[in-house]
This record gives sequence, C-alpha cells and structure tokens, in this order.
Amino acid sequence: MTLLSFTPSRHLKLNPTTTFVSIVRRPPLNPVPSSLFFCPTSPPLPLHILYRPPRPSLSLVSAPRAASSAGSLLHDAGATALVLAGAYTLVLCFDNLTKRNLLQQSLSRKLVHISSGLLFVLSWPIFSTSTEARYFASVVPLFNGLRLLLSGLSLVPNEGLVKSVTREGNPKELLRGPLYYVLILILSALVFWRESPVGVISLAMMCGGDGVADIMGRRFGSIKIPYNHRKSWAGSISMFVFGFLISLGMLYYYSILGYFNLDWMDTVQKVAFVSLVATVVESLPITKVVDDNISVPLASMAAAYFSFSL
Ligand SMILES: C/C(=C\COP(=O)(O)O)CCC[C@H](C)CCC[C@H](C)CCCC(C)C
Ligand SMILES: Nc1ccn([C@@H]2O[C@H](COP(=O)(O)OP(=O)(O)O)[C@@H](O)[C@H]2O)c(=O)n1
Repeated sequence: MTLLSFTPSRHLKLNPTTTFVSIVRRPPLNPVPSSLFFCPTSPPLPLHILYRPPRPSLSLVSAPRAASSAGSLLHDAGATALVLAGAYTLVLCFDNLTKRNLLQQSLSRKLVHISSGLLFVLSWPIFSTSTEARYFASVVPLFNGLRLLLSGLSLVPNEGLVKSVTREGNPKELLRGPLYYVLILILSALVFWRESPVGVISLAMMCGGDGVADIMGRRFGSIKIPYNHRKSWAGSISMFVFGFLISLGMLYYYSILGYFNLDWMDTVQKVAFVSLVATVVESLPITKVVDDNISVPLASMAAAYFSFSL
C-alpha cells in the first residue's frame, strides 16, 4: 500500500505499489533530496511521486547500516529531548510574564500560539534523515497534547499552562483550541514532514496568519466583515499578509537548507492562493461548529496540496 507520503527519493525507483512516478532530478549539492522540487532550469514537474521506499528486512541490514541506524536513533532521541525542553521553557517564560502582569493573558496565549508551532517547524531540520525522524519529532506535540488533556480534565493541575494558554483561566479551554492545535502539528509532521511545502505552509497559516489576525484584529478591527461581525477587515488582511510572508519565509528557510528547490515565481503565486483560501476560511462564522485551529490548517493543506501538485 502506498502511504500518502512525500518521502525523498534519491533516484528514480519503481515500487510495485507506486501509483504515480516521476523522474526526480536532484540539483547538485542538494544534501536532502525532495520529491517536490522544481529545478529552476527546467519546467516544473507535472507529476510527483507518491513513493515509499521498500524497507530492507532485518537480515539484509549490514553492520555499518545497523550502526548508522543506531546513530540516527540516538540523534533523534537527543533532538526530541531538546525540542521538548524548548517547548517546556517557552510555556514557562510566558507563564512568568503573565504572572508578573508583564503580559496580558490574551496576548500571552496568542504569542504562544504564534511562536510554538513556528518554532516546532523550524526545529525539524535538527532531526536525522532517517524515516523514523518524523515520529520522534511528533513526540513533542504528542507529549504537550497529553499535558493539555491531563490539565484540561483537571487530572494533573497545571496553573502555569492554564495561565499562559487560556483566555479566561478555565482549564477546560485547554481541551479545545490548544488541543486541536497540537493535533494539527502531529498531523503535519507525520504526513508532510520536511519533504513537502504543504505542511510547512499550513502551519505558517495556522500559527503565523491566524495568530497575528487575532492580535491585529483586536487592536485595529473597528470595521467588521459584513458576514461575520466577530471578525474584522484589519484582522483578515493581517491574516493574509502575515500568513503569506511567514509561509515564504519558512519555504526559504527550508530551501537554503536544501530540502526544497522551488520555482519562486510559481511558488509566490501558489502561496498567495493558499493564503487567500486560509483567510477566507478563517473569516467565516463557523467557529462554533469547527475551531479555527482545525478549519484553517485543513483548508490550507487542501489548497497547498492542490496548487503544488499542478
Ligand atoms: C495557545 C495555543 C493554541 C490556542 O490557539 P487559539 O485557540 O488561541 O487559536 C498553542 C498551545 C501550544 C502548546 C501548549 C505547546 C505546544 C508546543 C509545541 C508542540 C512544540 C514547541 C517546540 C518549540 C521548540 C518551542
Ligand atoms: N479575522 C479576524 C480574526 C480575529 N479578529 C479578532 O480577534 C479576536 C479573536 O479571534 P478568534 O476568535 O479567531 O480567536 P481564536 O479562536 O483564534 O483564539 C476576535 O474576536 C476579533 O476581535 C478579527 O478582528 N479579525
């Protein structure tokens, strides 16, 4: 079965179960191949590969390979510990700032909303190139999701988490927006990882775009949107602009690290399209039915998957 995976393919390989196949032309000096890159010197590939390399059975693994896989496991375990510590420290810092009344609770929540997901995506390159790396990275949002669950159900009280991540200080709030948020982080890491622009762009929209929309909308949002008086033009324009710019910044970051080799003229147009879709979805009066932290990233994933598959 071919999983939906944008697994890098070092060379053209035919996997009996591969549905689509394309010639993956690796640019020189690209340390990490990607199945979704467009060499600037040639037209974008019309097709892309849904490819999962066959896993060698244990008996086929040679000693050097076993040693390198043990090294990757150690590498990823260390990276996971580091990013977990980063997440804990981030929430602790905002908790202290809120406790000392240096930061309003609503602003603290939004800054955690903006920074934690974006920092999580920025941390992905510190994990190894093994196929298991994405699972190690997903441990971080999974662990934080468990923290939110235990604290939200008041099984393990965590005043610092409640103060820095809720609007009114009600632990039950953790079970909605924040929990959906970390679930989307897990989904993006597992399905798209650092091999496809789709996950990176979707998280930039959810964390950067939606987060800034709230801050700008609360402050400058006097002119409301006709079909949703809870949202404003200032908030939505901020959502579009910051979602667009943060997405491009993230794609540039991954490009200079060699993960993507994008046709930037094409990419700017595609990211603008995704940002428009995310902005429209975020502006809709559907929050009572589906939380922004679900509707915005899922709509962004659909729009990005569609536009980057063309
Ligand atoms: C406040 C949050 C969501 C609420 O959004 P909204 O309802 O206001 O729209 C975000 C909650 C974040 C969570 C507590 C911590 C997540 C940490 C992350 C998985 C890893 C960060 C690692 C990095 C290196 C700091
Ligand atoms: N497009 C937007 C988004 C938010 N906002 C402002 O930000 C507040 C919170 O937005 P939200 O309901 O999306 O907040 P979260 O669900 O993202 O925490 C809204 O009540 C508005 O005051 C806005 O004016 N325009």
